[in-house]
Amino acid sequence: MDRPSFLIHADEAESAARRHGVSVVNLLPLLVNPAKPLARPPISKFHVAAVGLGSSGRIFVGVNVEFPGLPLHHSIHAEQFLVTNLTLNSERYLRRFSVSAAPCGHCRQFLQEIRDAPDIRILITDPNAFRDAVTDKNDTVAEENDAVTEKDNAVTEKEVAVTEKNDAVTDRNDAVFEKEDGYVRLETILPHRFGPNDLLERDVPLLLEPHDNRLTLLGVTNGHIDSDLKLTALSAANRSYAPYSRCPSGVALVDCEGRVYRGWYMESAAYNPSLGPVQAAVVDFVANGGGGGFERIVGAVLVEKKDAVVRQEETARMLLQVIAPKCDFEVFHC
Ligand SMILES: O=c1ccn([C@H]2C[C@H](O)[C@@H](CO)O2)c(=O)[nH]1
Ligand SMILES: [Zn+2]
Repeated sequence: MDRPSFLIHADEAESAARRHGVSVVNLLPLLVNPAKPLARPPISKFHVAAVGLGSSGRIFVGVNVEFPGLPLHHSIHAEQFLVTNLTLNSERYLRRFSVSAAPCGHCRQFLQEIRDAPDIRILITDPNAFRDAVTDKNDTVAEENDAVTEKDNAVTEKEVAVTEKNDAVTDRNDAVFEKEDGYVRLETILPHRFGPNDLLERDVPLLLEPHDNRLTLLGVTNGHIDSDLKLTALSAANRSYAPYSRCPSGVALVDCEGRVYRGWYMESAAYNPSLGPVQAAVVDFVANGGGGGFERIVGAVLVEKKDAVVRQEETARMLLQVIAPKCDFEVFHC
């Protein structure tokens, strides 16, 4: 299988699936390993790829990105990259995805911002992902077996009972993981969720739903024409998902060839898994740039609210200073 690009259109997805004699749903896990080299993990050397199917039939790829010189919590997880890739392409819903390693707690939490998150189907291609859970259960069964054997080896009726119990446990394993084409529901791997419903009214648009924050730049009413970068950052801020702090923000980047990238801040109900606007713009750079390192980023604009209670300016400046030391950074308020 060729290395996939970060976005596969619906008709291409259909024809690739046909070529491989599988459905599009079963194509996703086949794309995971070929996508892993797209990851940028210079610290861990651990490549993660997530390949998701949106409601439009398009396939999206996400990979992990690490930043040497910065604390680890600035890293972008493959699942967050995937969701960011969906938002950049105005995809309305993530139906399912296949991922190389078990999604961490942060990612399971971040995914809660998508409407009907418990129904998102996930397939983990790592063959060891469910080993612990199944091994634990098998151990319990083995212990039960031993106990029965010790008690009464001769009583056939009890052996039959144990066999029945084993069957019951096997059924229970399948039920617990609700396996369907190898996919499990997100709810299965994150029960008792904390999410948007705990903090927001039900009618608030969630992460993949359209947003217009109706922000305008302050102090630019004198008719002078704004730079493209500033306007790109403003329109990014207008798509930002910040229902918890109400402090949306957006970033635009430009590389040494004049290509422009954008990304916007996305919040999590649990706060910490939120993804900053520079990270989101870096996703655009990795997914849609011409390749090459972050030092190719030569200009950046952040747009955020003046006197916002959650401000990105200092973190964005610090991040850019480390990953792209030659980058000019400007902040505009709205
Ligand atoms: O859910 C997860 C867990 C880890 N990683 C990445 C983060 C880091 O780059 C590397 C090691 O944790 O794997 C992901 O992308 N997704
Ligand atoms: Zn994660």
